[in-house]
Amino acid sequence: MEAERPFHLVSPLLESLPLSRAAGTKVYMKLENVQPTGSFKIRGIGHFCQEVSVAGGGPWGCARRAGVQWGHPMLPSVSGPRWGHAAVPFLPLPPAFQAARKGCRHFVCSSGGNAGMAAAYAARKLGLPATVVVPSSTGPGTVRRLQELGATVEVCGKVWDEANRRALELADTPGWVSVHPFDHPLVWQGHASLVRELKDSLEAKPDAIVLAVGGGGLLAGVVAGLQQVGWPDVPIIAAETWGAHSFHAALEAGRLVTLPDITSVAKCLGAQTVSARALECAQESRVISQVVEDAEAVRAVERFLDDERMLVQPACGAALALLYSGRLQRLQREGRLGTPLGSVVLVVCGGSSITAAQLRGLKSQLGLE
Ligand SMILES: COC[C@H](NCc1c(COP(=O)(O)O)cnc(C)c1O)C(=O)O
Repeated sequence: MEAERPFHLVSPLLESLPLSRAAGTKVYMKLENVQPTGSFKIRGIGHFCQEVSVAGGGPWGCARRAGVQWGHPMLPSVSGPRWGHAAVPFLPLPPAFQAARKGCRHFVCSSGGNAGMAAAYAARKLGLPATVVVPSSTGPGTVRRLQELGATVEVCGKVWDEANRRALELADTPGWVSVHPFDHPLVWQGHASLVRELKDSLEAKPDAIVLAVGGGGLLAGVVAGLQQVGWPDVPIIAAETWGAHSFHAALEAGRLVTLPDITSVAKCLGAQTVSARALECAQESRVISQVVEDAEAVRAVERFLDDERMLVQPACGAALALLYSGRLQRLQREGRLGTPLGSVVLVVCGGSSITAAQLRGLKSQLGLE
C-alpha cells in the first residue's frame, strides 16, 4: 500500500572524475547529501518511524487497517517542502485515527544532528510530535532547523552519549518511542535500501564501498544490503576521524571500547562507543578500518566543494579523505585491496550542519589556510 512509501529518495549515483583521478580508479558517488534532510539518515530513521507508527497504530496503521488509500484528504501531507519552510499544517484526522495513535504518541531521538533531522522529518510526515535531544556541540543552526521541522529540542550534555541518556529517560514517558540514531535493526533495514539501489544502478558489483562510521548504523545497513543483493564479499572501507574513532579502537581491542571523550571536529561521528553490531559486521564481512586526522577531513570537505560543488560535513570528509589522500592505493600496495580496482562507490553521507562560514571556522581552528 502506498502509505508505506519510504520518506527517502532514490539518490543519484554519479561518477566523479576528480575523485577517480585521485583514487586511481573509477569512483561513483552515492549522493545521500541530496536526501530530504541532507543525509542518508532518513533511510533508516524514516523506516523505523513508519514501522513503529504503523505497528503502534499511527495514521498509516489506521489507514492501512481501514483500507484508506494514499492521498486521502484526511491523511497528513507527505509532499511538504524540504525543511526551511513553516511546517505544513496538517488536516485534522478523523476520530478513528486519533484513537489509533494510542500506541505511539511521541518520538524521541538523541542525535548529533542528522539523525534528529530525520526523526523530526519522519514524525512530521506521520503527524506525530517529536523531541530531539542533542549535545551542546550541536550548533544553533541545527537546533533552529529541527524546530522548523516542528520538533521540540533539548540540549543535554557535551557529547552524544550524554544526550542519549536523557533521551532514554524521556522514552519512559507512556506512549513515547525512542528512535536510536544508529543501533536498531529497523534502522539498518532502512539503510540497506542504499545497496539495493546500487544493485539496480551498477552494471557490476563495485570492488569496494567507502563510508564513514560514527555509531555504525550506516555500516550495519550496508552490510545487510550487500548480503541481501548477493554481494557479501564486497570490501567496505570504514572511515573515522581520530578523536571519534570508537570503531577502530574496538577492532584493535577485539571488544567494545568507550572513548574518554569526543575530541574530533567531526561531532556527528561522535559515539564514544560504537554499536556491538558494527563489531559483528567486521567479523562477518570484509571491513577495513581507516582513521584520518581532522585536518585531512576538513581539507577533503573543501576540495570536494571545489571539485563537485557540494558542501558536506567533516564526517563525510573523513570518507572523502581516504580517496583524496591515496589511502586506497596504499591499501592496494599492502595487498589489502585488489589490484586493479574496477570501481569504488563512495557513500556521500552528507550532513546538514555545515555552512561556508563554519567551514572557514574549522579551517581557522585547525590552522589550515
Ligand atoms: C553521534 O551522531 C550520530 C549520527 N550521525 C551519524 C553520521 C554518520 C555516521 O553514521 P553512523 O555510523 O552513526 O550510522 C555519517 N555521516 C553523517 C553525516 C552522520 O550524521 C546523528 O546524527 O545522530
